[in-house]
Amino acid sequence: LKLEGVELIRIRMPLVAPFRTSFGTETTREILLLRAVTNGAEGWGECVAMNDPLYSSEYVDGAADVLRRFLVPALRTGVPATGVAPALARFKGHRMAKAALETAVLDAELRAEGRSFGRELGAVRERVPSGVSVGIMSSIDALLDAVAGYLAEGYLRIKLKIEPGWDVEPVRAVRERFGDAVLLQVDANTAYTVGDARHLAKLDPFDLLLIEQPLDEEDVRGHAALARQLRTPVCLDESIVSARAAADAIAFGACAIVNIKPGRVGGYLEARRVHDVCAAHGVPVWAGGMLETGLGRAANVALAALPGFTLPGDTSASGRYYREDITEPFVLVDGHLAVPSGPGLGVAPLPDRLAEVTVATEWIAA
Ligand SMILES: O=C(O)CCC(=O)N[C@@H](C(=O)O)c1ccccc1
Repeated sequence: LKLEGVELIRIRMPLVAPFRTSFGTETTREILLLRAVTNGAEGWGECVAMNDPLYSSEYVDGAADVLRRFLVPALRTGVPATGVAPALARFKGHRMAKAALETAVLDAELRAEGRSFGRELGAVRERVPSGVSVGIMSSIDALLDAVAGYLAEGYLRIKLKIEPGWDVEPVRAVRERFGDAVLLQVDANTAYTVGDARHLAKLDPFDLLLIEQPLDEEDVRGHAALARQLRTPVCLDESIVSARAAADAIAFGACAIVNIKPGRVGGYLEARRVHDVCAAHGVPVWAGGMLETGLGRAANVALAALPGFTLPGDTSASGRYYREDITEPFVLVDGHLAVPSGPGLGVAPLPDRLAEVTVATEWIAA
């Protein structure tokens, strides 16, 4: 396929409710979409970088700049989707920007060939169990109301954002109110230090599935030390930036479970390699989320259908974050989302809806 160019589409999507994590509160998501135009078909990619470099070093304006000046021009010669990462390797970092570009080229290729993302990645299921991520709330009562609502919607796993001062109490309250059968895990987004080990061990009696990324993303040794002091399995998110990083973290005993986010590791092809490395070591994985629209959500659901994804992921319904998605919405059915079966991502933006939320577009000729 010959890449003619990429359209950068900046959209603004208000969240149905503020989403608070240990690194900040989001009320509106500014998202960079990529529409790759090739001689065969067009393909879509969604960059998961946030507005501000708070989750990782990437941010929306930076992603747009590196795509405009370096990444899209690097594909001028025309490469297959499997050739995108090698063609971009000389540029350091910017994994989320690279992931969006590779996804758009892969989507175009698959649509032209009439093959689905799930089939390309090696999906073995037609629907995936959905968990939900619950932000830090203003009170325990507000938290319990939110969790009650999600359980009523059918979510099969609850993930609570935690931070110092909001950890043991919320977990205890959810266990007391909803019982021990609810699949429950916590996500600290790097908010603790290895000196907090004794405090975090207070979570052990609550039979959590895992504690996600308690320490700094670069503190592999600290996570290994912490894992030896906790009964709750340690799961890594921010630390796992590639298949190699996954192999190293597992070898050092820094994690027993891995959250796979394609944007964080540079794309869905690298995400499959992370899956394969974890599967080779018997390490369960689950699909993380970055508040994606239906475009990124479609790709994540396809990835979550691979055999090693044995834990419910943050693959929530569209309505968890957006009143109205830019694609046909993903809707929970018996706690599951259906894996799209159409060519490529299997979904595409609804033109009128996309126009409503678009704040800027820019054409970059390859
Ligand atoms: O369900 C989702 O899409 C979001 C899941 C979630 O909690 N994402 C968190 C995370 O740290 O994993 C996040 C939110 C916003 C920005 C970055 C990360």
